[in-house]
Amino acid sequence: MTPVARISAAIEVLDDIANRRRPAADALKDWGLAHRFAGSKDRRAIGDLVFDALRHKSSSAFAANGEDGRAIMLGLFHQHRGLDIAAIEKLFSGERFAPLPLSDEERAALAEDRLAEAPDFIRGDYPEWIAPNLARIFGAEVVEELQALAEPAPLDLRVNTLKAEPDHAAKEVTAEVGRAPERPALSTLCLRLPLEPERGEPHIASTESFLKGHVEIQDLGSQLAAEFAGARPGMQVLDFCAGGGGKTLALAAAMQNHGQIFAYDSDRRRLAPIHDRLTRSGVRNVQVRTPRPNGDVLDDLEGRMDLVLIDAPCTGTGTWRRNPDAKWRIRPGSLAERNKDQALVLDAAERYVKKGGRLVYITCSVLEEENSDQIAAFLETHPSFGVVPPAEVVHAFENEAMTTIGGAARLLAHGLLLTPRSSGTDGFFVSVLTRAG
Ligand SMILES: C[S@@+](CC[C@H](N)C(=O)[O-])C[C@H]1O[C@@H](n2cnc3c(N)ncnc32)[C@H](O)[C@@H]1O
Repeated sequence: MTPVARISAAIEVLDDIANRRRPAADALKDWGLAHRFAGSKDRRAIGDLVFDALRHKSSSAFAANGEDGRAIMLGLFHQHRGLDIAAIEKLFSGERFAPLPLSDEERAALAEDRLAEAPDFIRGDYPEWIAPNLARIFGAEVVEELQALAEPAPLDLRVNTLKAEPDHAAKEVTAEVGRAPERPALSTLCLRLPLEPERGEPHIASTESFLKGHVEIQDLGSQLAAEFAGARPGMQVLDFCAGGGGKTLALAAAMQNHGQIFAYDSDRRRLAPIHDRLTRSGVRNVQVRTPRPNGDVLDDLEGRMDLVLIDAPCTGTGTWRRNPDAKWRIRPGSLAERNKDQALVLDAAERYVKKGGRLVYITCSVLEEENSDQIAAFLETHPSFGVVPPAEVVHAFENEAMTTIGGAARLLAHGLLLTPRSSGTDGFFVSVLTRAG
């Protein structure tokens, strides 16, 4: 397919997503099935255009003074890819498979720089209904924060210290993917591969370093959240929302395989991948507790845990960089649902914390309703728990890379918040509580 034919296809897919209110991945898949002549490179290029358009959907549409896929694509090229009108006219020529030429109105809208006057939710590319929630946490910086959350994310790897040493893993990855990973200042364990759109994402999952368990794919924010939990060798730890085990693996590495982790999730299907991941990573101190219809599989752990980690179900607003479709699909109802889940999970997990033990609550959301509000409500009904001040959580790490995070995170009353703009990570909230001894 020619580049202009790919643009026409992306417009078609964007209209399908809007008209049928369907996930981008489904619309792209159907487009591929209906256009079997398109090769894998074409499909990837069309997917990149569609996801880029979704990142910047409202600002692009506003810039072109329209709402449909065509307007979004015009605005995207002009506002976010720096093409002037003459360059856009070459792409939108109306010739074979190219989108139709620009109308006078479209040309005038693009020339006008309408965005300067646009409301925050347009300039920051987020749904209007969620604006009050985002303004609550970010205040006057909401547009900058959300613009950072609209940029593509790098691919982060965590060096698995059970099997590899960071410098060695970095060399191995360099040889395998043909470029040297960056080493973000906030962690000695993170290897970062910035996005190179022309080359596409490297297939880490098929490299030797991944298959041998030397590295795991995990956003730096998620790595740091697990580190802030403060798991140490010899501890008894319950990972209460273990899912596929991303945090479990990081906890096991921090514990150097000493002590015991119990990995639980109320959804047994979500736990399924954990077994292979534990084996690949050389983790030997995890017992997976799969839920059973009759009987509580965690009964014996009550009041015994040094650390209970709650990686809570949430709206995932902090991961909008990786999943721009999600920001347009989130509804007020889903926030309310997740809030209920979060209160429930906190309530169900606290009984396993021993006296003097830690309860660590994590979300990959930036919304106060899912973060500080949940902790404040929990503390009201659970007076034996208290918040460890976030500055103290950060300074508990003697490692210099970790202490600098104090300047790269928002230290709130009930926890700390990482964001793409402040720390170069996905958005994560971490609250550390202790139970009185
Ligand atoms: C953010 S995900 C966990 C991701 C995982 N910890 C990781 O790092 O890969 C949240 C998990 O909470 C689980 N969950 C939801 N409600 C729960 C409950 N009441 N008890 C235990 N787990 C629950 C979900 O099934 C989901 O797997």
